[in-house]
Amino acid sequence: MKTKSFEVTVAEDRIAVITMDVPGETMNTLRSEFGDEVREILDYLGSLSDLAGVVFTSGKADSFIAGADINMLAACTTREDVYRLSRDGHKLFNELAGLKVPVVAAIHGPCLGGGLELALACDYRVISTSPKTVLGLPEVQLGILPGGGGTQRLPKLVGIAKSLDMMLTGKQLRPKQAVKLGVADEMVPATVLLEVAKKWVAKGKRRKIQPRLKGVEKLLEMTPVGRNVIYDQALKTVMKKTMGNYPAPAKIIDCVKAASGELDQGLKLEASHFADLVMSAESAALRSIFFATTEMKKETGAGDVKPARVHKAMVLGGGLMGGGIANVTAVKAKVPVRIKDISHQGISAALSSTWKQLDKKVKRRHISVAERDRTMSMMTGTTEYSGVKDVDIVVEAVFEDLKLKHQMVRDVEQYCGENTIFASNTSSLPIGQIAEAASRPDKVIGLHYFSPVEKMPLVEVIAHRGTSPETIATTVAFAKKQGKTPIVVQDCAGFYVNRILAPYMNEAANLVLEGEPIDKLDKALVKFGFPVGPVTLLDEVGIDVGAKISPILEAELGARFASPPAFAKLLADGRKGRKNGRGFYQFDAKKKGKKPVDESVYKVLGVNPDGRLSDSELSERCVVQMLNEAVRCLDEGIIASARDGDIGAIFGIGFPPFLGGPFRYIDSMGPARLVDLLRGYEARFGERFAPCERLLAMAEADQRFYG
Ligand SMILES: C[C@H](O)CC(=O)SCCNC(=O)CCNC(=O)[C@H](O)C(C)(C)COP(=O)(O)OP(=O)(O)OC[C@H]1O[C@@H](n2cnc3c(N)ncnc32)[C@H](O)[C@@H]1OP(=O)(O)O
Repeated sequence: MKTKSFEVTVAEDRIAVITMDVPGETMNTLRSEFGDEVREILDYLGSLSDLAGVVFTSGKADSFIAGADINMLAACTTREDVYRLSRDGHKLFNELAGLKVPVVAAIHGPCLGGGLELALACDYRVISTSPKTVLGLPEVQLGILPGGGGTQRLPKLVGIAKSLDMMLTGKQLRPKQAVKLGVADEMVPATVLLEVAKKWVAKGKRRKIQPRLKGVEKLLEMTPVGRNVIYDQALKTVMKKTMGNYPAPAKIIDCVKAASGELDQGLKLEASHFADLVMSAESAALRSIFFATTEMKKETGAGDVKPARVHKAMVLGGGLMGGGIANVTAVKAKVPVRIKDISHQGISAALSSTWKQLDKKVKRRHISVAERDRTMSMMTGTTEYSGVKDVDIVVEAVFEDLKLKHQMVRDVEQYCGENTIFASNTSSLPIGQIAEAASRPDKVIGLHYFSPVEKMPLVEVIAHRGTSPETIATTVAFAKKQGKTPIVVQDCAGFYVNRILAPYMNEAANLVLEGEPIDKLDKALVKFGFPVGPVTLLDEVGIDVGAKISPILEAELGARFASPPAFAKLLADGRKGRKNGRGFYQFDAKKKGKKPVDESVYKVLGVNPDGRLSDSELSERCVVQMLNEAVRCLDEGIIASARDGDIGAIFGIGFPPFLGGPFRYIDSMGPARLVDLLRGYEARFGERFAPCERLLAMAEADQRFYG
């Protein structure tokens, strides 16, 4: 039989194979409208008296089911709608689980969220060994919880601790991990997946579901006291991590607690918490990030222009940034990369950092020795421009020195091909100025990475006036292959991310100079939702780096970027931050845990830390500066859209994701409220808080950035 999205075939072995293939969609997702179709299928299966078993699989080439349709969840307008949706899903999955014959899920490709919950309702799960196959419950990343029975069925299958780990992190398991954890029963090559799944039917209905627990885990999970220890610890950890800004983790723990009781009671609780979370502002913000990044995956950065393929790349400079860029080029993009540095030491440092990273993966059995060696063979070094005639893109990551960059532009034009792109990783020099040395300025572009390159998801792609659309499209595509989310920004001092960061950091410095304790200030911003506080960030980035960028921004953008007179004093005292072990905090490698503030810094700055401001006042003063500057960037066309501005701030700075980015945050508070706050501070502290024109106009017209 066949419905719109499913086909059921029953061969001689009397095993019904249900194939899901939602027409017109790249990936299968679960929608409420399939309820009738599944009902029809279940009735049909019930009518087959000699049925031996059921295998559930996907008709898509490389994916199983990517979860419930997130658009469908976003379209729900009432809590009751969401609750009903979840309960309808429970009913269907219960019926699947309750079939008298064995039901096996045959999984190849992503099996996430509701997709895994469906698979958990089956008796067995057979998965393909393909690297495309991943299993997980990523709902927490959308600010929700598994609402299709996952919070109840997973703990029964693999135990409490492992379930909490999966659901609280949203991590995706590779095939080996899934089998090891007991989420899947067997992994086999995709070519024999169906055949092996049918063999599992012969094992008969699964009688007893019991997690494979060992040692301490077993001791803890088998008693109510032990279980409470796990729940308390999990709650403590998530509260510390989320600062209470995300409601989903605590509700996940609550549901898992209920999993040791009667199934339907637990499912009802799950549906209730699921409904609350889907309707929450935090989830709406996190869903917007999913929609934005999905949209951005398809964009070229230059309209219909097709990117050229990058077969080989070169990185100039084997330092921390250059080494990181070479790493993601070989490891993620799988593009051969030549590292050019003035010294052999620079090259070997870059190579050995990737070697260490890959070797760790080998030891953890995440990759094979052959894979490590294959990747390493893609990275080569040189101190001369040798073997670079055929590179398609060069990324320079050398000192912020215009003369040096000009020399490199000329060298690349001399030694590389006619079409080689010159991408600069500068964070402060205008790309237009770098391009002045080029005879082919259309091939010059900015490609600004964030440190550490291997981890930070954002890159800014900066086109100067003469950059060609082909260069933009090729650079954007290259960055995506490196696993990055690129935003295309205009050529202006600080581009977007550093430009909105600077006034925020300056305000933090002002607060310290007013006598606010450094650790209190940092904690206030972490409580607000940033991953680290501004002073810690400055220690990490380097006080010397801040001191170098600051005057450039002030010269280009005006007096509001003037940094407080602290940098000179700090540098004169030999404080550069982590890089030389002297900054605002103590960097004693022997000390574990939290770094204490280096109290002597207050004396250097000439302040007495006796601050009286509340946490919310501290965070507000810094954040409103960032919001105001972000609006200016949109107004000046530095970013193309509020969406790019939100993604740039979240992925580049760690702006709190649950607020959806600066623009969504302004929308939620209303531009008029932000104007009031800025006006209040302007009256007390002067011009630097003056709200920008666009904000004033929006407040006047009561407009929002998003419809
Ligand atoms: C009741 C349940 O507990 C609740 C849930 O299940 S909530 C959903 C949980 N699932 C998720 O969060 C997974 C979300 N999806 C992803 O992470 C990624 O899409 C993926 C890892 C599956 C694949 O990534 P990738 O190969 O880069 O493909 P990607 O471009 O993202 O997606 C392909 C298409 O599938 C769509 N898609 C993927 N998952 C989707 C979902 N859960 N809902 C709606 N659309 C989805 C994308 O929008 C995109 O559509 P398009 O082709 O029209 O643009």
